[in-house]
Amino acid sequence: MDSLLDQPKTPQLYEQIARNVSMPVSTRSQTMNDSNPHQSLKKKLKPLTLLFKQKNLLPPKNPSSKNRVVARKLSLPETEKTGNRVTVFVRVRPISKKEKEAGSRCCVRIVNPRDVYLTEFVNPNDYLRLKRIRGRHFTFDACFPDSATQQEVYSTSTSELVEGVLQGRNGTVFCYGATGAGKTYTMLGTVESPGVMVLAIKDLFRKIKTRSCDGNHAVHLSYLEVYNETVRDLISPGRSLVLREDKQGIVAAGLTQYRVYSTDEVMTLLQQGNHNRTTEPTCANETSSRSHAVLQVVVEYQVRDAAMNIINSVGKLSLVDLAGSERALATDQRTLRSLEGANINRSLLALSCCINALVDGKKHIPYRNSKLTQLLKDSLGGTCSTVMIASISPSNLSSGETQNTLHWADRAKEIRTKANDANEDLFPVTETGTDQAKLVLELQKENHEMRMQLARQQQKLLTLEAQSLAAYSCSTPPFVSSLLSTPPTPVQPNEKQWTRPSFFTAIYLTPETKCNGEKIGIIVRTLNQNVKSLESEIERMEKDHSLLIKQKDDVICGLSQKSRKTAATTEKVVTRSSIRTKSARHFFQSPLPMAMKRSFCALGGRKTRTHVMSEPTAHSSTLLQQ
Ligand SMILES: Nc1ncnc2c1ncn2[C@@H]1O[C@H](COP(=O)(O)OP(=O)(O)OP(=O)(O)O)[C@@H](O)[C@H]1O
Repeated sequence: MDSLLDQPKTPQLYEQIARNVSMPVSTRSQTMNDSNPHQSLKKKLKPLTLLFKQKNLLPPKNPSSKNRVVARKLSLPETEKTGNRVTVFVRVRPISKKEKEAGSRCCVRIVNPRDVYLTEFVNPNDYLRLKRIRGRHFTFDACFPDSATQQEVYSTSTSELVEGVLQGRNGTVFCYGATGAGKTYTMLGTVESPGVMVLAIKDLFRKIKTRSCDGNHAVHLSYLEVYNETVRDLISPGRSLVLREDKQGIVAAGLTQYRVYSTDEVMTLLQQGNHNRTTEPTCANETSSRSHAVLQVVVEYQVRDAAMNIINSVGKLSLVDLAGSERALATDQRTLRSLEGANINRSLLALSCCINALVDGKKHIPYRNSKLTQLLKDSLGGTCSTVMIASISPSNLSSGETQNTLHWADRAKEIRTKANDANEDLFPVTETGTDQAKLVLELQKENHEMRMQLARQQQKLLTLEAQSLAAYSCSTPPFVSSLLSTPPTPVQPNEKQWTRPSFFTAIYLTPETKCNGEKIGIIVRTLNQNVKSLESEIERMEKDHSLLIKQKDDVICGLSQKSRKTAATTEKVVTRSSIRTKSARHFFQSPLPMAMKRSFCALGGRKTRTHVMSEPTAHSSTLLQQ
């Protein structure tokens, strides 16, 4: 073997060494039966260890970093990164004082950042198998030794998920393991070394703060527990809650959602919730969690894309601290604890059934078998990125539970959730505050132009009135005659012609119409009426204008409150065309004379009013024929 190692390293050589070492290739457990298992195993592992050393995969052997695997970002293959496989991590807790006192030995060995070996020591009284040792090897996305810090665990397992939540995706972290294996320590931690829940929320708020410069975000939090198959609100405890399924997935009806603004606020609520959580001392754990706890954080925020559309994105992070699977003997028998234990085991069994069904690709997944699986439905089979942290004890006294945990963790690795696309709603609102300000300015300008136009028309009317008075005393003046006798521009059939009508084309006179003072007086009166109507219309438009300014203020206010509904309503309300159409419709439906409406069209000159222009000028003709 040594000679093999002296040779230059080629892929063939690696293969040969691997064959010699008989390293299990599958992650399934491998039993090694050997007459002298320790020696044999050592001998087989020696060349591999040397190779690891050469490739810098093993940590340096110094006392401070003994048995320590540096938690680092996993360099998973690209396909694994992009896929939605449930990522599984294993964490070994330090051996406890109680276990040491009971003379337990360490049966878990983490040889590299991804592989864990479980040694099953044979009972010294089992003479038949005394010389046999059983070893099992599992590969996970990362394995954390007892020396791994909370921060290392968080950044390797969960930080990426938090990033996804901020991009509008759903993410779940759940911790699985036997009672006393370190689940609550990993998820919640202590005041001195906070766990994944606390670190995730801190990270979430830190990231939101740097990204959401205009405060367009909302964070809601809820915290519930499943105890003896009943769901309870941990922050506002009361009656048990009913699980319902709606479009957003499984929701606990009546669960309080708290809007939180800072990490401190979250910490207070978490503490309050943990205070209400059911924990009892058992033989296995002094502070054993007797319930499954689910902390859910919903992050909603609005951002603008390149086209200035509002994107409303909602991400949900679920952090689950499961109650520990346990043997009745490990806790207490025939007490309330054993009833709790039975329920815990029942829900964990339901969880393992779901995992099995998902891995086997079955059509029916029995989520409804327990409240826990109902709650985890989205995380296991929905659109969610899911992380499982399996907590294990290093003690050989718990090797059965450890093996069980590793087995289920290994199974969970094969679960694939659905594509976890961002939950985004797009609001194509192009009018920002500045856009609306521009619109107001534009309308003001238009208003001013219309006023000027009106003044000019009034001036013309005055001139006309003066001329009509003059005409009353003498015969038809050539100027008025020529003006009044101008026929309308003939429009060919099928010819779509849009001519901007002048104010006077609304009342035109045929050459046959005899111009006399009386008729001109009628025309002048009609025109005066028209001017009055126009003035009142302009007044109304001014009111519209001030209403628009008010609405603009409302919109800006609404946007700052980030209400989706307000934004949508605002969009409708402030859309320029709707206001114009509304005011135009109102105007054209009013009982004003048609001539006046035509005059108004002449001022506005909008194509939307073409149909009015094409109507016969019956009213004015009748007037003139009188
Ligand atoms: N990584 C660790 N480092 C130091 N102490 C740990 C670690 N993991 C667990 N412990 C300690 O082990 C004990 C049991 O841990 P914990 O309560 O988290 O177990 P658990 O799996 O949540 O148990 P249960 O399911 O009964 O609630 C605690 O005293 C805890 O402080």
